[in-house]
Amino acid sequence: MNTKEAVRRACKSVRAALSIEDCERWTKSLTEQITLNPRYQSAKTVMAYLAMPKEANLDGVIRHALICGKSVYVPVCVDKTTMIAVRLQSLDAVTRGVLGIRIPPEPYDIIQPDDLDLILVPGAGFDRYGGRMGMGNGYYDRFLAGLSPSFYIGVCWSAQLSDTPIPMDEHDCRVEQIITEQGIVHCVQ
Ligand SMILES: Nc1nc2c(c(=O)[nH]1)N(C=O)[C@@H](CNc1ccc(C(=O)N[C@@H](CCC(=O)O)C(=O)O)cc1)CN2
Ligand SMILES: Nc1ncnc2c1ncn2[C@@H]1O[C@H](COP(=O)(O)OP(=O)(O)OP(=O)(O)O)[C@@H](O)[C@H]1O
Repeated sequence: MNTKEAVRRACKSVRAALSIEDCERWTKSLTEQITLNPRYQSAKTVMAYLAMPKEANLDGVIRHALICGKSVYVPVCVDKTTMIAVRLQSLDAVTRGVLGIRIPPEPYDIIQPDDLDLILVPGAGFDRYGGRMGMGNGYYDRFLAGLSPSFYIGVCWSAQLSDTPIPMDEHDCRVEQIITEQGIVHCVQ
């Protein structure tokens, strides 16, 4: 196994070891941290994601955004490499995608990446230098390619933030900021 895959495994096991109770508690603080963030507040179109178990959960943020009248988009993987952003009208009207991740029902209302005001990017782990470890298909790296980093923010639990640099390839997108349940982290460039 190469280094990147070993680090990905380690990140995934850190997440798997988190308790459901902690994740539920942290979700409340994470929701507060994001909804109070000026970049979130000024965004009219927001791309979030529908969290997997124990992943930093954005359901509260999505509910808040929908109530505020923002347009909310979430990822849908259409093949092994391509991910699109699809409008989500309600958290109650979702179905399950191939990996068991919640997705909006069809027909899809799709937005292009550069029409989004803010993209909240999930990660199995992040480092303090903006390095991101994803789930391994390169979906977000392809989706974010060409966008200015000022349009996206990493999201994870503080337990998933590491001081040790995550191995990064040339195509891997770095984030400038990461939001955790403890607040915003301005990455060291
Ligand atoms: N909530 C959420 N949605 C997301 C992502 C994410 O990280 N979080 N993605 C971020 O890219 C995309 C989905 N990418 C994923 C890639 C692999 C696996 C996964 O669980 N793979 C299995 C093995 C594959 C399988 O079961 O067929 C594994 O790792 O064990 C999950 C999501 C789009 N949607
Ligand atoms: N912009 C890109 N163009 C072409 N191939 C890419 C691009 N980004 C990633 N890939 C390819 O996708 C595969 C997975 O990349 P990587 O390990 O960086 O995924 P990841 O960022 O962890 O996953 P994800 O973004 O899905 O959460 C690699 O084979 C990589 O070469």
